[in-house]
Amino acid sequence: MDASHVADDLQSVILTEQQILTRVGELAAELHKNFGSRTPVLVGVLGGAATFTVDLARAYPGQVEIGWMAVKSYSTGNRASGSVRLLKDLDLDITGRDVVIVDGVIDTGLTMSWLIANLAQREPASITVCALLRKPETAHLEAGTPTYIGFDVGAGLIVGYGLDHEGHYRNLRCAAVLAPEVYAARRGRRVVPRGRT
Ligand SMILES: O=P(O)(O)OC[C@H]1O[C@H](OP(=O)(O)OP(=O)(O)O)[C@H](O)[C@@H]1O
Ligand SMILES: Nc1nc2[nH]cnc2c(=O)[nH]1
Repeated sequence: MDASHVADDLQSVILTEQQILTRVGELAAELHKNFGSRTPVLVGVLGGAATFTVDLARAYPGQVEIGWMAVKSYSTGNRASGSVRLLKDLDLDITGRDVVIVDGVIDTGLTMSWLIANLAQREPASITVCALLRKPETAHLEAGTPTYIGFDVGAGLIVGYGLDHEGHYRNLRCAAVLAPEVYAARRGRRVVPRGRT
């Protein structure tokens, strides 16, 4: 879906579909260069990484397996004080496998840190992180884990290409910063985004 019918809800489009797909192709090639003939397991984090995971797998110039996890994070703005709950576990055995955790965005890093720790307990051969977007606060958070990042972005709430605001905008092909007045509705009042009835 293009963004024209929700244009009033968006402050700015930061990445076009073409920019995203070009970068996804580069990430797939970089990962393949790293894994060579081995077959990694892409673990997509639902629901924000659904689009990214599928596109990454389709761009990957070799064999991959795909699994899914869903988690709910309760972040209080920093990694130390939040918590994460598992909503849906992987249905693949990753013992001895090369695992790539694929997420749409790393913000506080709470979700990714929890996923790394959780999956490490299952004794994979390796864990790699691949996120399409990384927010400014988290530039240092994945130390020790090989990390592939699509784009470093600003602090605004980003929607589109799988990322949502209260369930909306996931099907936008671009990535955009949500307008502040729509974003403000996240805290407190339940407000229907403009242009929606
Ligand atoms: O680095 P963090 O601060 O932990 O935030 C990152 C998480 O936030 C988003 O998911 P969200 O909680 O919005 O749920 P969703 O996947 O259902 O969109 C995103 O897909 C990450 O999983
Ligand atoms: N949709 C969305 N979810 C997030 N979770 C943490 N940061 C973001 C963001 O920018 N957009």
